[in-house]
Amino acid sequence: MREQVTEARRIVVKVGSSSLTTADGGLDESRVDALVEALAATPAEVVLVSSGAIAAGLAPLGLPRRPRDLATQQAAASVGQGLLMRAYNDAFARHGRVVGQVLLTVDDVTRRVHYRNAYRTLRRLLDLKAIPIVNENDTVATQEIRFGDNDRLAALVAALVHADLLVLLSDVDGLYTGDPSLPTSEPIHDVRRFEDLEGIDIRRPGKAGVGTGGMVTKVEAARIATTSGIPVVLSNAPSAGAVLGGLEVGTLFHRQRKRPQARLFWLAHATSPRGRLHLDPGAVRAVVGGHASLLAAGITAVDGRFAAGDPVDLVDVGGVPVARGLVNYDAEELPALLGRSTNELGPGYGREVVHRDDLVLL
Ligand SMILES: Nc1ncnc2c1ncn2[C@@H]1O[C@H](COP(=O)(O)OP(=O)(O)O)[C@@H](O)[C@H]1O
Ligand SMILES: N[C@@H](CCC(=O)OP(=O)(O)O)C(=O)O
Repeated sequence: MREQVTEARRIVVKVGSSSLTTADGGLDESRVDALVEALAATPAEVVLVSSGAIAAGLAPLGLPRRPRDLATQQAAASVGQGLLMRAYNDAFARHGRVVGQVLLTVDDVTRRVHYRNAYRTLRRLLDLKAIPIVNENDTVATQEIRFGDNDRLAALVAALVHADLLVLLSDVDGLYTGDPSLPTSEPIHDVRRFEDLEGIDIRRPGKAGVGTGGMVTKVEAARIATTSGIPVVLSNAPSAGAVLGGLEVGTLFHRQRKRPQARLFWLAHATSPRGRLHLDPGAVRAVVGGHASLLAAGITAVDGRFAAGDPVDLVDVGGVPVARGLVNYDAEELPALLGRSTNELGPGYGREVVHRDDLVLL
């Protein structure tokens, strides 16, 4: 059993186009149903990042294969995204679950102001027990500002929502030492250090499939997530139930020790705080000495007007800033929570006020 999986409370699952569509370009509803069954069975909160809009739009538009030009890809995505959501909506409804569509651009997960909006919507959907279904906003993205692949988008979404695990589901049952169709290629069960992958062939497949990034973007996504402290499992879509059940299938990328320094540097130096949280001495010790997340129980007062995702200063009893962090609540929400333990607060308020990964000591 993998404790990285069985102990995860929030999981981002990314599924590729090739796992959802038929070879001739159409949505394969039986594969959607099988995936949804596995996702609905997990007790963790799930954010689904789903590709497949372009692929699902091909058959209805009479397009024989994935178009090369951006405008036709966008037209296909526009048709396919609705079909994809309909399929997910119907499949999750059979398990009594509600879904919400979240279309993101690169800016939404990298720029501060947008990042905050995306975070807030995703968080609220999860609080309301809905399943957010994320895709790139293909119809408005231009070549320059496009991710083009959902693997890295999924890794950034995992960091955005502080997921405990990222699961990448593809048409291959894990990472191999080379092209998986060659008999000489061997499966890799664990990746502890990315340096160990130096001799591995992760080039894009030559076949004209519906997927985009191949293994290159998956390994890159695994690097982004694991260096943000989030372990990653890569496996094939039919194994989703086994992966989420904690079975040792596919490839596990272990979390890396390195901290996301660039982001914290930005937080400490390039932001101005929108408010102040006054900490009691115990909370100062926990945050500064113990590198713990800040909980509502340790806050005595709040100043300023800020929204969830904004930078705030954490100050000690003398009003001296000891740390800066990104707050998880709006200013108006906090007064009712102060000094109360996580257990008392009940569902929807179990989150840290500032997560340890979003804190930098001053
Ligand atoms: N070293 C490797 N290990 C595993 N798969 C690889 C490797 N190198 C290339 N691939 C290819 O990457 C493909 C998955 O990428 P892609 O088609 O983009 O999937 P998806 O649509 O799920 O995002 C696999 O089908 C496999 O052929
Ligand atoms: N946003 C595109 C997906 C692009 C993409 O990353 O595809 P894939 O390599 O199959 O995960 C779509 O929905 O078609």
